[in-house]
Amino acid sequence: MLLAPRRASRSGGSLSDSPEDAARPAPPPGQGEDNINVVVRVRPLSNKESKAKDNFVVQFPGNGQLLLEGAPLPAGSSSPGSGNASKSRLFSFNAVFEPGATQEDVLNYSGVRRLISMAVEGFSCTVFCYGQTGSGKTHTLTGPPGLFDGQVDPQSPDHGLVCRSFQFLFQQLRERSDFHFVLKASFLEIYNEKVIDLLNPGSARKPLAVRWSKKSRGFFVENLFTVDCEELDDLLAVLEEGMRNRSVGSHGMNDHSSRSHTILTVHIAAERQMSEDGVFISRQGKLNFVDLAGSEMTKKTHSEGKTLEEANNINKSLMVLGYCIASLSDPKKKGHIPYRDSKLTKLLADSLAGNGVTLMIACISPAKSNISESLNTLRYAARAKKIRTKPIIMMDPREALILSLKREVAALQSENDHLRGALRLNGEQLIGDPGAPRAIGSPPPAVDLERLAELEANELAGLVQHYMQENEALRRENSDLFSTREVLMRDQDLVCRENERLLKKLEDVNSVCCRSPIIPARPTFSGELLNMSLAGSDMGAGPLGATMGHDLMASSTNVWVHPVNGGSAGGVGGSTTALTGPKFKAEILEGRHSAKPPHRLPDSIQKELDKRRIGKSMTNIAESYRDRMSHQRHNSWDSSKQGSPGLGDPQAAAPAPVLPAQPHAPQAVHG
Ligand SMILES: Nc1ncnc2c1ncn2[C@@H]1O[C@H](COP(=O)(O)OP(=O)(O)OP(=O)(O)O)[C@@H](O)[C@H]1O
Repeated sequence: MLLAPRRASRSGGSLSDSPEDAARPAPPPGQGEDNINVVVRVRPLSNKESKAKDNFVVQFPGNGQLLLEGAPLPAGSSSPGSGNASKSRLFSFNAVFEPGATQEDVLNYSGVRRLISMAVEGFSCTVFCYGQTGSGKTHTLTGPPGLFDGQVDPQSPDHGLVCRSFQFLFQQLRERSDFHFVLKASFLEIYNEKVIDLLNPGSARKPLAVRWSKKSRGFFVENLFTVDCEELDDLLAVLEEGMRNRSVGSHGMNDHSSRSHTILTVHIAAERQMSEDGVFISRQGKLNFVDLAGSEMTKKTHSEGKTLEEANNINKSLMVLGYCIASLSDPKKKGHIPYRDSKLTKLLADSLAGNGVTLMIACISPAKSNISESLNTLRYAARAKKIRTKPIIMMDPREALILSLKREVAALQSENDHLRGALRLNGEQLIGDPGAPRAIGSPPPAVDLERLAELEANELAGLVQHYMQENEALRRENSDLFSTREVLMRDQDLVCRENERLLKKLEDVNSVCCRSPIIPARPTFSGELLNMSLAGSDMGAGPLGATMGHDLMASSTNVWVHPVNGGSAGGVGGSTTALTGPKFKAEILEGRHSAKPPHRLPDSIQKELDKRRIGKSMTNIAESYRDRMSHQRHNSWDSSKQGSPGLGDPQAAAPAPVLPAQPHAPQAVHG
């Protein structure tokens, strides 16, 4: 049975475990630290190694582990007489790529896709390949030798991580249509400690200066050529041009050996309008691809002359890089990091320990003949894995503030939602929706006090905030109610004054009646009777009226007769027409009624009548007046109500409802 070759094993590190994970969102800026991610790629045995029947000394236990068999022990650690002491060494990384891994596997499982996503978000991201000469660094990053000679096929399966990353980058940019992106690219090499612009080398290959920027607090290459890249082809053209111009040489271990370190940088400026009022947010992401020249054992490479000089410079700068990595990875060594000792470390400083996100791809040969170099590379890689960086998004401080405030608002909103959900018990809403306008008169939101103890501190804080908001709303309601009450009190005052005026008038009329010798005492009715008798003719016309009239007159307690002049109603059982009609008037004039002695009611009834006369008539007059005022006020509040009864309207004289005890709804007040 044929088993599919295992090509990559991954640990549960911070790198992606699947292509989908690679595109997961970047962490928020300024939050937490990130270790340098380290993966190892083991190339196949070269033709030369196979011919020499070199042993394959690497094993792949899986889960991101790599076992180096027969690794030599450090000098002095072997016991005397034990010969060439060696032991197997186990290393653990974020991912390990076996010789069968394809270029696409490296893109999918190294975590580079996540890095690209983060660069789009505004982070400074770096991928660098490290390893001895001939271990496959250039192959991993750009592809095999000769790929960029002549016509380049972008779809070639030989393309390395850079070309594939460019394609993935444009895929990401297309998906982020909410941003406007501007891409620029530069490509440089550090050859013999000189920085050369690979896009604009010139015939003299004049070196460029590396300077410190106070603004960005980092090193930069002065006058480095940057190319605007609107399309994928533009980026590929940059890659091709740089690859053609880089320094390549030949030595005993690699016919196409890179004689310099190269750094290809894609600057990703993203701009987005955050709100209608023209607030723009821009971010400056960066993606660096660093192909380090390989460390060389000059004895093995047989370097001499120019190649030897190159090898010395390469080894020297790699040694400084090694010191920096060792210092950064050791938490006890918090002192000086020798970045300034080489151009390479100056330009990689930010990627190694600054605010960037870094992926190191350590490349090794599986051959026993290279075991010492492989061990060195793996030790370097293991050390680098301990380095922690603090990734932050590069943006204008004001823009960063706006963004962080917006994030805060979004977080508070989601916290509010969560809180509302948490306070729902058995489907019953315990607190009101703070966003919804509170109806006046609705009961205050109830909170289960027992559940308060179970709430988290942030939930409690949210609850307090909620009640502060509600307090504010209640205060507003309160002030509305107070102003409504003031209006009502003013109205009541007016009504009372009018009442007093009318009562005084009534008393005046009464006293005139009492004094007049020619006007007989006019019976005064209670308010109820007065109203009924005013409508008496109508009531009497119908069966109901007749009945009521009869009943009323049958009850003499409803009639007050002036005690001085006496009543001429004809006693109990007299008709209403006899009391109020023209016939009654004529009888008076004729002296028939006045001649009769006044009918005296029993004292108790008389007292009751007196009370009712004073109390009831006053109340009814006041009420009917209040009613009119109420109509007037109502009309002035709600002018939209057409046809409401005015003062001249017959209905206005009908018994009016007492002024409402409840305050008027504020809508009417504000309306
Ligand atoms: N994974 C691989 N699969 C197939 N061939 C590989 C692989 N890795 C490297 N090679 C081949 O091995 C040779 C040396 O690789 P490469 O030039 O990439 O090494 P290098 O580490 O960049 O060396 P140097 O430091 O000298 O530049 C090349 O011919 C390359 O195609």
